[in-house]
Amino acid sequence: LKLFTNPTNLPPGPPRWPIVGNLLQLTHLPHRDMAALSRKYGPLVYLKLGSVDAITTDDPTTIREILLQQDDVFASRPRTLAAVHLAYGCNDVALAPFGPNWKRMRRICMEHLLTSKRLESFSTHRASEAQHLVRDVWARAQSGKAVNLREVLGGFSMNNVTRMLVGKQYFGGGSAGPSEAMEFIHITHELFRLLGVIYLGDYLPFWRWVDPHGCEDKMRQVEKQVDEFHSKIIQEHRMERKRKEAHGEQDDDANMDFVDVLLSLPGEDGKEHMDDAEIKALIQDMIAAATDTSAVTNEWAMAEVIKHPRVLAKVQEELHTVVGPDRLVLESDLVHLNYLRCVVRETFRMHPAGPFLIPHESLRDTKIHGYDIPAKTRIFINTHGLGRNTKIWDNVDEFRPERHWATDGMMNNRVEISHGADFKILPFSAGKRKCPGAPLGVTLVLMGLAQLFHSFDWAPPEGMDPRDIDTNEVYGMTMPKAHPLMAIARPRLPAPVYQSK
Ligand code: HEM
Repeated sequence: LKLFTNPTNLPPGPPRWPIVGNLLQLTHLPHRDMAALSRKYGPLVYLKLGSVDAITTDDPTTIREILLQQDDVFASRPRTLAAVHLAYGCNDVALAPFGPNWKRMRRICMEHLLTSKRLESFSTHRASEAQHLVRDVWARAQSGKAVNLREVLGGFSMNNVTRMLVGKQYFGGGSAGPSEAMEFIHITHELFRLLGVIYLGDYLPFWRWVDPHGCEDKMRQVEKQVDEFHSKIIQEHRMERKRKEAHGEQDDDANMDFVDVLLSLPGEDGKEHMDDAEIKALIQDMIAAATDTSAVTNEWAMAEVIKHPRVLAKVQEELHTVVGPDRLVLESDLVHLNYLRCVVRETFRMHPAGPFLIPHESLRDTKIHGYDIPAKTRIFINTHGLGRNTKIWDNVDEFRPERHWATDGMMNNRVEISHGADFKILPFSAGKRKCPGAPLGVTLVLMGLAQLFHSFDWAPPEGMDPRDIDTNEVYGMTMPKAHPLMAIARPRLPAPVYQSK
């Protein structure tokens, strides 16, 4: 439905140049640039990015309008070049435009992969990864040198996710081996880097012809590597299924990883199996969506807590009461750790996993607050800006978990880690495109943190004041700390607890 061919009442925004529009006003931290524009022009800002219409907001009411009231208008995604090359031609879930393909893939996720029953079936794996995490840090702590927490937390997330997806562990004892792990890490990092780039070819058609940095070539190269990696995994799973069939072994539902599950499902239009490309797109999405988000969040939370010894002491006091010194943390403890849950909410406020939601795109012309929003407008929901919006938060640069204690996030005596009714934080988004992996994401984050704060005391590297831990970020699809977090760990539980089975 086309209401306006020539919208006259666009939302306010900064003056723009011919051809490039507002592109040159964005720096290497576009979420901060856009937040500054929101402060200047109000809750809804219009930008022209090359040939693309865009809006940005950091305001709860406007966000609710976009994600809930007008969910059916704004539930699509732009077809960026990175999405085309790195998400199997946008035939995945996360980067797919709104339509029957996205609906089908999302349904497969919800009904077969991310169900509570399926997640429950991996709880033993998660417990063993949690134990592996503690032992890993314990071993590293023996030297008294600072531990690289980015490495440790990255391994924890990656192992949890790949065990569930492809049945393998990539780091530690019985892992798949260093060369396969390195290959996997390398392509995942490269993929993330490319997905995060604001690629000018998406905004200026002529740029694609020139491509001075060879960005599209690089995307094609990574696309090929990713595809080969997934082909190998699917091939291994098929061979294992054949072997089982030959021996008359049944598929045991409780032991199936995600690739097994997808190989067992029928395809579209009565086909016996899903296409390989569909399976690869889904697996790739899960790896990308699950690994970095939880690892980045854990690193930020550790950085803020170690920076604030007062908070660390309170977290440990709670762990002492709920868990006690004689055992490691169990998943069943996590609902009782309300102060730690506040720490995670506060981490999401200050350092959301991604500085923006994945860009949404409008399907047709519409209006917000009386302003014209043309079809195919790209929506930048500024979650980083939302958490630091001075109209809704006091002392925005202060890390203070207590501010979440009595919020509307409190339900059944449990601090909820989600947006709540007031939309003042938005860790997992809302509406049709909200994160389908939120329960798993929350578990991975809480488990990693609870385990590390319970088992160890933490301090910055020798000679550094906690207050000097830096909290600069870099922009990307996710928003990691600029420098890996290094900290000294001192075991605080009786020695046998670290060795117990
Ligand atoms: C702390 C961990 C996580 C955080 C903070 C997080 C956050 C998000 C956010 C903000 C979005 C974008 C929503 C939008 O554009 O409106 C998203 C999408 C998505 N997430 Fe997560 N996520 C996490 C973990 C996971 C996990 C563990 C999985 C699956 C195993 C997952 C699967 C997805 C998928 C498939 C989408 C795309 C949904 C769609 O476009 O329909 N996420 N997530």
